[in-house]
Amino acid sequence: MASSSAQSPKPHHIVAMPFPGRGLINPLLNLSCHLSTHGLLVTVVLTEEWLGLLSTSPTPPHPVVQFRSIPNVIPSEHGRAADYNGFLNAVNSKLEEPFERLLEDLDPPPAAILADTHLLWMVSVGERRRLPVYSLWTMPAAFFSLFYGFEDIFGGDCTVASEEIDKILEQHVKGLNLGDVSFVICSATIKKWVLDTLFWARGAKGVVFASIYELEPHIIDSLKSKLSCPVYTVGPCIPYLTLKDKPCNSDYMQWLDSQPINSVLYLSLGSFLSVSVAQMDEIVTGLHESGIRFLMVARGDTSHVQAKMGSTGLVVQWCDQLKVLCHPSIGGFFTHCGWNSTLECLFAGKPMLTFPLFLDQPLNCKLIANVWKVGLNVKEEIGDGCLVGGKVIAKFAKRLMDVEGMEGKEMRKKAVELSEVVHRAVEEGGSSYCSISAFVEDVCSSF
Ligand SMILES: O=c1ccn([C@@H]2O[C@H](COP(=O)(O)OP(=O)(O)O[C@H]3O[C@H](CO)[C@@H](O)[C@H](O)[C@H]3O)[C@@H](O)[C@H]2O)c(=O)[nH]1
Repeated sequence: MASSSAQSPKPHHIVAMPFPGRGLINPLLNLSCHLSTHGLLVTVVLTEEWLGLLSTSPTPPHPVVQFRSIPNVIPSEHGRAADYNGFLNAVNSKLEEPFERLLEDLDPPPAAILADTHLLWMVSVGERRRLPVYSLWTMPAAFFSLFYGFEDIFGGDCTVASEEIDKILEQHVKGLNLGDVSFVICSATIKKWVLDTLFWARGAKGVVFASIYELEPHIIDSLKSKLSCPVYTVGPCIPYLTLKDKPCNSDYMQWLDSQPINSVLYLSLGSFLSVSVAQMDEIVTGLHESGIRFLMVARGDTSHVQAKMGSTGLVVQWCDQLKVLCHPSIGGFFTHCGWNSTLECLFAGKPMLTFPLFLDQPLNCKLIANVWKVGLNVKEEIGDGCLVGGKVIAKFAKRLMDVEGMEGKEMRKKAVELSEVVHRAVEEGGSSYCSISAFVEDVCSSF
């Protein structure tokens, strides 16, 4: 008798590769899980270092996807921020060859590639291997759109007058100004990287946004008319599929269980860059002064932070962030506005205190505070690049966590409404659900 595996047809296979950084790997992994549940076989390719980091992580990826690794041909994750330009150069020049070699070994052979938009060389690999390449953008569509229209907004070499630019930026995202994008346009390397990225995205079979149509409808409609390929909005690419399966027995979850509802401010400033020691001191002093309970993620030696904040706060090196944000004791999120953190908080329906650091984060902050109105911008009065003092931090923390005040109530109401929008998008028939189905259909039709 033939075995059941011999009878069943081989599943459609897609090979996926993220940009090597936590905030870009997580969404690709989460999307891969969704693609698997929609019937695709997904192989995720990582460097050996990242495969090791994920398998020993407190929140390892869901086992529905399969992994393959390539050698550690790029600088280590530990310390990549110290020479970011060198890191980008290595990603651009060293990963292509081992990835292409690995493609030859995959069985069944893949019918398509899903790659982070920042892997500039992937479209050439696709052309050589006659494989369609789908480009995954893990930041908001508004950031893509801003730099996709770079020439229109900034002129060829940033010659447009700054007041003119501010006007155009304001139309793009309410309150966005030149200062919010200066990190990109003032660094020749970063600017080139972003523009090259979007240039290569033009060669993709489709662009997949880790966003939700309802969050950025005008931007996405406009991109659909500008891009000559299909556009998919599949977000939030966060681990909501496994949210209920995970155990809650960690110390911080037990600590949260013992706190009153809506009383704890959760603080995390992302997985990559962080603030200076002086700024972290001001944040801890401010939170301590505010008297608000808080749970803080801080890397490295945290003993001085723990000592300074007394008994109102708890410091952890890492936590299951989505689970934490969904805990009823959490009343707000002090965030650097990474796109994953932003979407996780919207999913959880909590308001945010925004403290953007670089790249898309200032734009995300404007979406949170000005467009969706589910947060307060801590840097609103001080501006970027300056030390934000403890008193300012304390004032904002109290405003955000004041659940009885008009402002706090209004933000909470909006946050709950947006959370419903996000939940609806991923339900059967919702915008992201349908977009994932359309993407899978498109991939299957390439066979
Ligand atoms: O204790 C922690 C801290 C973080 N996370 C997770 O780490 C990820 C962090 O991602 P994100 O919030 O997007 O921050 P970054 O790691 O800084 O993300 C980079 O990538 C994002 C997506 O491209 C960009 O929006 C950011 O600007 C860029 O810094 C999220 O999934 C979090 O859930 C945890 O699970 N536990």
